[in-house]
Amino acid sequence: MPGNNYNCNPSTPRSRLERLLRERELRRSNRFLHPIEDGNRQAELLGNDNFLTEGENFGLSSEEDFPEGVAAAKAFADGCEWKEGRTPKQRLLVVANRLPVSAVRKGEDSWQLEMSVGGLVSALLGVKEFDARWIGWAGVNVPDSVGQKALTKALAEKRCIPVFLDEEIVHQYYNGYCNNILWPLFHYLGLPQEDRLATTRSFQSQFDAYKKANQMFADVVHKHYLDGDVVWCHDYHLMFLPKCLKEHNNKMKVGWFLHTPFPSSEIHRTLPSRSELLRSVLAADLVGFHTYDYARHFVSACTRILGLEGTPEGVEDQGKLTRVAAFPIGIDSDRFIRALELPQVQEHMKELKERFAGRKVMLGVDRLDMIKGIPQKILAFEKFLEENLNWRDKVVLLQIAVPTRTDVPEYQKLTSQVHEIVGRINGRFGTLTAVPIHHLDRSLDFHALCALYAVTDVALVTSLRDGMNLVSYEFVACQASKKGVLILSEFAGAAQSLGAGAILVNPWNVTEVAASIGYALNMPADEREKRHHHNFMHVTTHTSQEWAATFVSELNDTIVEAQLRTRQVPPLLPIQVAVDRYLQSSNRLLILGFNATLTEPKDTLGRRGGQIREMELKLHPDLKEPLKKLCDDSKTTIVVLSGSDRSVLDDNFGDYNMWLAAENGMFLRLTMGEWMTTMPENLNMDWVDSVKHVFEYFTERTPRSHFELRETSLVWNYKYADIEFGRLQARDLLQHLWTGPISNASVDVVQGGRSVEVRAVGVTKGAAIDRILGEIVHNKGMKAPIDYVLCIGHFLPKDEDVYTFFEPELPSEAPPTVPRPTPANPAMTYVPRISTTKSGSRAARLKKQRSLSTLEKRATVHGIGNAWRPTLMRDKMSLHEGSSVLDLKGDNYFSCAVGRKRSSARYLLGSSDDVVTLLKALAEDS
Ligand SMILES: O=P(O)(O)OC[C@H]1O[C@H](O[C@H]2O[C@H](CO)[C@@H](O)[C@H](O)[C@H]2O)[C@H](O)[C@@H](O)[C@@H]1O
Ligand SMILES: O=c1ccn([C@@H]2O[C@H](COP(=O)(O)OP(=O)(O)O)[C@@H](O)[C@H]2O)c(=O)[nH]1
Repeated sequence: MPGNNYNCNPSTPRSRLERLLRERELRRSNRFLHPIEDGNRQAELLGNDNFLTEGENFGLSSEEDFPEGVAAAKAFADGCEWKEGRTPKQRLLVVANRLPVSAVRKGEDSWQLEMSVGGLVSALLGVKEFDARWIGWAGVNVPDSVGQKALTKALAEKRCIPVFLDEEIVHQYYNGYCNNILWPLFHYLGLPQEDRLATTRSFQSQFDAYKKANQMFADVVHKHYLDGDVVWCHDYHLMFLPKCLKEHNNKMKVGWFLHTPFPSSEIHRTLPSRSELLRSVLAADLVGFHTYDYARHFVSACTRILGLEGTPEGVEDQGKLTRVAAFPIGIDSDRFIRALELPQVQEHMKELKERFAGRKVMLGVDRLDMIKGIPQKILAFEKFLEENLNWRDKVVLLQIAVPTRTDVPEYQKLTSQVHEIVGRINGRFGTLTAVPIHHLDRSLDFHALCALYAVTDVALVTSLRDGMNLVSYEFVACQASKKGVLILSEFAGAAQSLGAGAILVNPWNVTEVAASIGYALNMPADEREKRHHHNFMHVTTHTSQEWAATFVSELNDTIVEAQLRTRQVPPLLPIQVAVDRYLQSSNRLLILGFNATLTEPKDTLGRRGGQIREMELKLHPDLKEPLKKLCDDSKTTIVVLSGSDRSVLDDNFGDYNMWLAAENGMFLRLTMGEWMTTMPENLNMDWVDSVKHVFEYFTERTPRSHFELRETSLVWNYKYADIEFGRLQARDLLQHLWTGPISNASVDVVQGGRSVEVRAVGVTKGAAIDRILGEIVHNKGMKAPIDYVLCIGHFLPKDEDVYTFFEPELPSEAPPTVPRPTPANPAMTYVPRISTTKSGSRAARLKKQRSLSTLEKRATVHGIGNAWRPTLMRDKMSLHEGSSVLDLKGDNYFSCAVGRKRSSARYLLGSSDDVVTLLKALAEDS
């Protein structure tokens, strides 16, 4: 793939892990050989930002230059930016709601840029290994084109590209859907409830604005995207973006990372647009979260709400895998450690030490957000002062509360609430000269913040929920000499990485937090050192650079992996070729599965169809006519081969002139005749009763599961049960079976996606087809060999032997030439999957061996009850002895798996709707 840094090296190691390890080694040695020059740092924006350094290779110094930059990059053709003596830099488009700078208008065409505050910005500023551009909103409404042009130019110098959102969109999308709906919900604060009706009414318009805004971000990405770029979408503001991007260009490498928690699926399922959002995110190639818990919740939501398959690697939908993993963010720790040496920071520290001499300093740094638990923190501090008189004039709490999302009413309320509490406590415990709480309603610059972190004795992070919380990391990075204590909420993502060194607290438990404050202030030096050391090691090794590099590297690898998987996937059935060959043949055999092949797709039934309608298998209404026509064609023989029992097939197909093969082919009847059995005579079914008891036991204990008792098998199905519980129960059930009822029985256990089936050994569709074929040939008194076979089904892997049954009839020549696939006609894909060289000719020899006499010897077909009749096939055959029953001319065999991605069939079809298209075409053209 052009422009893929990862693919620039032709020798791709075999396994995913090997590839990722090699990538990691390369990154490390590269960093060792080419550390970021100090010179670069001089050019940092606002004194601390390398990410925003002016573009080196593309001369990105103004908006006008940008198109030429794009052209120059295109000339590289592969999208990798090379620097002499260095490995190529991956081009990266970072797309986040907020740009790292916010714009303030100073005149008609002049702008001032200020650093944005927030963890996302802080972390991404530390990312230096990429040739990156940042696409986002500058936090300001710019209605006029003069202003837009000037701002675009100013931002281009910082490698930023603006998305212009008007006031109404910002109101509905940012203040409304993002910060009033998704933000509280993802932090377990629920959906807004104050005015339920108003909320419900405005919900739809806010969601529409959300989608519209995401599309606007996508449009800007499309404008600046070059082949091979990695597009990295960030956060809950842009959950719709992966879908918009992929719909425009399916080849785009798209990653999505969530900076907030992803809540339990039980919380997510309350969101009216829950499914749409999940599906949009799943369009990405890689989805990342801060912690394994958030990733697990996301996968759970996809399985429980969307009914998709969750695997250890991610979420699978029709064979398409979206990789899901945890990538805990970090900070640029060096930047903080180095800053402490700067004279201005030293100066700040000196001032602070003097100002608070004789008192221990406690620190809180948060955006003024309800998730940060600021009122709870202050109340805990009050309790501590209440209970510890001796500390009252010896400790001070400095609380930096950065105003945020000030247009959202909830945030306005919080501001007054915090002011009220702080005022009350200072009134209660303050003196004429000192107050216990210093509360600041504004942000600090980087140097002031570093100084504050360095002089602090105890940092207090009491988030009620927090994606990660970088303040805790920054505090640790600045504590090399003081070795202060971190009190950290167990509900912050950071608790999973800094939990060993911090004092973990439940922020809702004011008593516990107050006690922890006492413990921290009195902690002996050696314990403080040990705790600090642990956290310092973590913070300095798990940096934001490492975080971004790992994510991008995994994203690149996900693409490689997807390409490898695609190669193993059979091509789509070339319908026209299958129809043409059908028309050219004179003795055709059509073997059709029933469930999910000839039934209506589940989606069509919709939610209202429900379990009851789905469980009752019904022939797809659109198939009735074509099927009738095909059955009445004397050159065509149709067999419906199903796992269902006889009554189900009787009900659905009794009126057609065809063969019915029930219970995986163990029972057979021509619709004009009676049921007979093809079961091997010595089939042992003694195990049935004991297995039945186990199945009954688990059915009773697994709501919405059911089991079917057939004559040759038992199936326990948990398709409609809670998927995770169903899986656990299935594991338990299997254990019971293996150690008990079937430990010595000759049975096969067949595990489906959401079912467990126990069958007598040898019961498979492939084993049955041999006997069925014998009976058909005999019954029809066939004179000419079968010269066309179409075998279609949504079969379990165990039953896929029916596809391979016909495979000895391999083509001895090259497969037919079929038009190459085009975007307009992807269904015309034809990839020869069968070798036509040596094995082909061997197969051709084998073909001779599948003669009638072989079939006759195998076939033992007997009727049921009174109709039992042993058949001596040899006597009844009308074909010449030894001549072949099958003469598929190499290419007249079409095996096709429906609704599966991996199969031993030659081809695939998406769903039973495609089967309708195919059978209609066969019926109409014949
Ligand atoms: O852009 P704003 O609406 O002003 O909000 C600022 C940011 O807040 C959130 O930050 C999160 O990201 C941090 C880094 O991953 C993480 O440590 C923290 O726990 C999160 O709350 C938000 O997710 C960002 O999008 C905002 O930019
Ligand atoms: O006055 C301030 C207060 C905070 N921050 C930064 O804001 C970020 C807050 O990130 P965190 O992950 O803790 O929470 P978020 O605000 O993203 O939810 C940190 O990098 C702080 O350094 C800042 O630059 N100036």
